[in-house]
Amino acid sequence: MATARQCRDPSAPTQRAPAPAGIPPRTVVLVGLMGAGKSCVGRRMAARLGWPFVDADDEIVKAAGLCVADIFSLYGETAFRDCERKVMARLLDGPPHVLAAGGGAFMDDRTRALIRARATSVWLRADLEILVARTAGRTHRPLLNTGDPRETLRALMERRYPVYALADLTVTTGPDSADHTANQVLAAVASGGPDGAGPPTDGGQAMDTGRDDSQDTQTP
Ligand SMILES: Nc1ncnc2c1ncn2[C@@H]1O[C@H](COP(=O)(O)OP(=O)(O)O)[C@@H](O)[C@H]1O
Ligand SMILES: O=C(O)C1=C[C@@H](OP(=O)(O)O)[C@@H](O)[C@H](O)C1
Ligand SMILES: [Mg+2]
Repeated sequence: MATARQCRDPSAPTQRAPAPAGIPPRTVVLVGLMGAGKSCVGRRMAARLGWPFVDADDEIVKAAGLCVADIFSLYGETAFRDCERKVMARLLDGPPHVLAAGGGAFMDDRTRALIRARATSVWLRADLEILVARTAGRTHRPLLNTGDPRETLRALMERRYPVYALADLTVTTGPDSADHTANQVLAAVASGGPDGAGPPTDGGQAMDTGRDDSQDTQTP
């Protein structure tokens, strides 16, 4: 049976310091584009918290008995999103864990509503160069297997970033290590945002962005 591609970074998490105090016992869902590091960073966060780590794509693959690319090619993206929604609903019903969503999950209105109701969502934001570099040479993401991956990612950024910005928290990931990003996300979750005001209920708070947050267009 086909299995999902695992995070290929061979290095185990190196930050063994205790996780910051104040992490609420609530599932943390990482959202963001392909290559942002949701799977790798999520695994490291879970290790630090001593919580389970779940990769939604892996669960979809288990449920379907097919790899993601085969689900897309045999049944289409709509069928994949339906499966993804059901799998996310099941996972979000479970005890607190770190959950790496697939890049499109938060774009689905019903999946996004579930995430916002049952978890703390964190957008791992990355620029185009980082995303291109981290997805290059990989074939398990069907959306990047046709056309120019850079152009596909650029178009997805335009369409998706205004929606990802609805996550409770935003952490920008650059050339730093995955361990560093994991620490940043944990600190953001512990403080509830840059001012420690607790996760917002309407829109998100940016953490460590250093960039222009304004996105005024939203394409479904
Ligand atoms: N600082 C970093 N943070 C996260 N991932 C990184 C980092 N540096 C390199 N990577 C690599 O980027 C690739 C994509 O990461 P992945 O977690 O699969 O992204 P996503 O799940 O968001 O699509 C992986 O091969 C990972 O090892
Ligand atoms: O952005 C997307 O629509 C997708 C992202 C992938 O997950 P990653 O973001 O973990 O690569 C995977 O769910 C599928 O290929 C579709
Ligand atoms: Mg992933």
